[in-house]
Amino acid sequence: MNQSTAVVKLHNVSVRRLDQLLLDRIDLATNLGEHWALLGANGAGKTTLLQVIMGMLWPTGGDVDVLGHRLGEYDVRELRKEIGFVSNRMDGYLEQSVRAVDIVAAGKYATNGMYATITREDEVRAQTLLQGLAAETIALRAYALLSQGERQKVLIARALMANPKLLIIDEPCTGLDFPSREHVLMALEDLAQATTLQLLYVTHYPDEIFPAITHVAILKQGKLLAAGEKKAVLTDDILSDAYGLPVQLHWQDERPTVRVKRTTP
Ligand SMILES: Nc1ncnc2c1ncn2[C@@H]1O[C@H](COP(=O)(O)OP(=O)(O)OP(=O)(O)O)[C@@H](O)[C@H]1O
Repeated sequence: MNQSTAVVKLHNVSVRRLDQLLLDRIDLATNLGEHWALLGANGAGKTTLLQVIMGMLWPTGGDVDVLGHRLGEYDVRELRKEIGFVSNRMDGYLEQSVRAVDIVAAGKYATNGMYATITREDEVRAQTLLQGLAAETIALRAYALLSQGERQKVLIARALMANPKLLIIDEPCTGLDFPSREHVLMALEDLAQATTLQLLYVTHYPDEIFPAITHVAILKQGKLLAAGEKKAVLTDDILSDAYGLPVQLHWQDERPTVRVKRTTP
């Protein structure tokens, strides 16, 4: 990385598809030492923004700098080695019969099916990463037999195996029951507290914003509605605007809960 502490820097970034602006002149800067959440309703543009940051989608306008590299002037394959990405969509690409620890260890090589090159050292590190996420007991179980919450932890550990500088976690709690969700969020909280890499946590739900998240960006219909320190951004007014209904926010132990505001007749 350059001298600058910027991790992601977007300047006037737009993505147009036919007559629709999927992203509309986004300016956003995240810095080392911060952990971010990206919030927005369905269709707000979150996935599109992630694709731009990972160099998978070329913006139709603006400049993108990630980890000190200007997109367009740097080999995207090299950049991808510095970014960990966790998404449910990866599930289908993984060898389901393989042990969890081997799925994690293979993250070092970013391979899906070839495990022959895994060393004893890789396996030990994979075990340690699972342990860091309170998931060491599942290490020897086949991936196919794991619950959704356990799979999320395996995917997170797998992404960490390559020592990324930025870890993007895309809606990890979708489909999880309440205890599984809380286990995943606690594991991420511990990871965020213990690491120097930057987390970018993507979700529809403000309630998932765990305490270690310091900053929040909110998208609405392709526009950046707000971005900055979480308590400045997560307000009743901004969230009501983002989701198109009146909501009320409560903070407890650095974690927000959101309720719809009902007006009494
Ligand atoms: N390749 C494409 N061509 C045209 N429109 C697209 C394309 N990809 C996405 N869109 C549209 O862009 C908008 C933003 O989509 P995007 O997937 O980025 O939103 P999102 O915030 O991730 O939504 P969700 O939370 O539902 O996953 C949506 O209206 C979507 O239909």
